[in-house]
Amino acid sequence: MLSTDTIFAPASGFGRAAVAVIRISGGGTRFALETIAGGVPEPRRMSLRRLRDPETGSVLDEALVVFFPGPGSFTGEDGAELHIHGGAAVRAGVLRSLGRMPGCRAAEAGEFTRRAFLNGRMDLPAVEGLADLIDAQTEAQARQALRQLGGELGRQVESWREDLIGALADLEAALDFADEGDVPASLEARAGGAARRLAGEIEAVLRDSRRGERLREGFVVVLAGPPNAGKSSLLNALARRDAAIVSPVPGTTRDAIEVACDLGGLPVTFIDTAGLRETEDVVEREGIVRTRARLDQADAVLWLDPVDDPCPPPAGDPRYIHLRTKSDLSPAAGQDLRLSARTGDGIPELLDLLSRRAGDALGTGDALVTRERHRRALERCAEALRRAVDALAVDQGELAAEDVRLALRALGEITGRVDVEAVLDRLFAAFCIGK
Ligand SMILES: Nc1nc2c(ncn2[C@@H]2O[C@H](COP(=O)(O)OP(=O)(O)OP(=O)(O)O)[C@@H](O)[C@H]2O)c(=O)[nH]1
Ligand SMILES: [K+]
Ligand SMILES: [Mg+2]
Repeated sequence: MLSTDTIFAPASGFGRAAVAVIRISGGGTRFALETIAGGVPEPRRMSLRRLRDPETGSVLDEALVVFFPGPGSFTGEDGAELHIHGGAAVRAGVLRSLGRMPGCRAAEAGEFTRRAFLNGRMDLPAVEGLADLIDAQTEAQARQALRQLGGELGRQVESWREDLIGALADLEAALDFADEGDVPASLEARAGGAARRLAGEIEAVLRDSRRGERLREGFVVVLAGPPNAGKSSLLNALARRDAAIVSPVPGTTRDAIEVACDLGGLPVTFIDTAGLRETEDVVEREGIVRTRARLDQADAVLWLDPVDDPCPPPAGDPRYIHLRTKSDLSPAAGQDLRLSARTGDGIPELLDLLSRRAGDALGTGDALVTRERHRRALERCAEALRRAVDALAVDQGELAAEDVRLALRALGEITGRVDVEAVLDRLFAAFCIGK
């Protein structure tokens, strides 16, 4: 399963840059350094080296070279980084020279991290945390990813696993000594107590309103209302650029237009939509169908209607926030939230309100469960533990032991101890090359 090739890849993205980092990992790392950099530098220290094309001997670059001996390296194998000049020609020359070495090839997406996992350097939640960290667009997302990369979920799951292994040992001992009076009863009672306590702890963790998953996905705010309410104007004011066409013609917006923002460290996506009205225009009608689809996915809906032309929102949906637009047209202050895209009046208050709503929904990066995968496994674990408790209540020790085994298996899936091939392929395919 673990390829023995030595792999290399640019780790610093593509395009013109001052410095590019090329990463190498595998048993041939020392040979590669001897061949291209004239020797293996002192471990974990940057050394200035002249890189040469091994075939022609011509100088490729002056580079900073670092050698990371295994097994204490990121991948667990010997590895190296070449910090070269970031021009396309230099990079291509170094990559070409590495590619010509025997047993050396370009890495696949996520292959360095995959090796780290397979060599036991990271558990699966840490790998997922690393993927999330690379994708993180806001501070709270990065904080959550770092906690997971640091092993928060992995440690919790391991501690539950240890407790469960103890409970399983108790149950098995009780079955072995079934005819020795009080001993089995007290062992079963101890196992049952542990199963009940763990089920309770896991259920408490699951009662988090999916904050961790939602922080990864972002908070979705849909701008909706009648035509010409000023939805696109507000979107542009929030985005601070001309993201959507504004015009006095009702029915201007047809496609939903998305703008991703960072609201106080939280990822918020604003979606401008086609104004809602009865219309014979087929294109506008399709736009309205799309508006309705977006409304279904929204975490919050800004329902906009102008101060001088009211059109109230549908009642009874807590996601809706009613905003009166074009407040510059009529000075009378009512009870509604008012704003003007033209003067900026009311927009700071709106952003405050949305920050609070997003913060309540997404948390600030403190959730333990960050993926549906974790949630399903924990649900299965808690269900199996509840069944085990019920089985013990009617003296079915064998059944209880089987359910505890299932619960253990569910926990093992989270950390990557069991059944992970399918997860790995999906996860690493989403990584970038060089990670
Ligand atoms: N006075 C004033 N006019 C505004 C304000 N916001 C928008 N308008 C005007 O209202 C008209 C419609 O604005 P849009 O932003 O296109 O409205 P919309 O809701 O996106 O319209 P549709 O996409 O057609 O549904 C334009 O002429 C804007 O200049 C505002 O705050 N004050
Ligand atoms: K319009
Ligand atoms: Mg519009």
